[in-house]
Amino acid sequence: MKIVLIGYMGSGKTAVGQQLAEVLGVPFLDLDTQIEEATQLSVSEIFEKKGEIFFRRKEFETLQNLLTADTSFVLATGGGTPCYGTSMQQIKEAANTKSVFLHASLEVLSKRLFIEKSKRPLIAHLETEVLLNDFIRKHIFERNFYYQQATFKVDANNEVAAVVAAIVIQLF
Ligand SMILES: Nc1ncnc2c1ncn2[C@@H]1O[C@H](COP(=O)(O)OP(=O)(O)OP(=O)(O)O)[C@@H](O)[C@H]1O
Ligand SMILES: O=C(O)C1=C[C@@H](O)[C@@H](O)[C@H](O)C1
Ligand SMILES: [Mg+2]
Repeated sequence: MKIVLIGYMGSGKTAVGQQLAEVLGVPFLDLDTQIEEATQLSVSEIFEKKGEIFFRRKEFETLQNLLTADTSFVLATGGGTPCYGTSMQQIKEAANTKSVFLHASLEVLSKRLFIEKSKRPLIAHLETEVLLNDFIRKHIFERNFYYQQATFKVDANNEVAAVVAAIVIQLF
């Protein structure tokens, strides 16, 4: 079984995915980390030196390779992964694969992301919490169309990632 976590930046895909994989005893994979390892660059460096389109291509290729591999895992995608090209369709059609949309409120996302926005090139330039909040609100509006196509949707507002992981486990 492949479990693919999708959702906005800061929804906890990486944090919850690690906990989930540990409890289920399957490998944890993070798409951003896989791309960083393959390119030997951080996500921020890829955006800066190679551009976003290069990153989106790598993201798509890496996702495809993982979805067609004959292994079980929990995969934390990047916040934009399902929102480009045919990626969401591929996640939906992949064999033995279920996707989970981690849904957190605008307030929770803004709070989590303001503290660590420097790691995320799409929001690193937003100086104030008000600007960040406004950006996230519009961005989520565009992206929800894709996130909503997940097999399951889970409330990811709880402040303890292990609690969210426990909610996800009940789905399987
Ligand atoms: N349920 C949670 N409770 C408290 N903090 C959380 C929770 N989930 C995630 N966090 C924290 O919020 C921050 C962002 O979480 P995380 O990196 O897991 O998000 P993400 O969905 O993987 O984002 P991205 O799409 O950018 O990779 C981290 O500091 C993480 O520890
Ligand atoms: O939401 C997004 O588009 C992104 C989220 C991160 O996980 C990284 O994949 C990158 O910073 C882009
Ligand atoms: Mg992540």
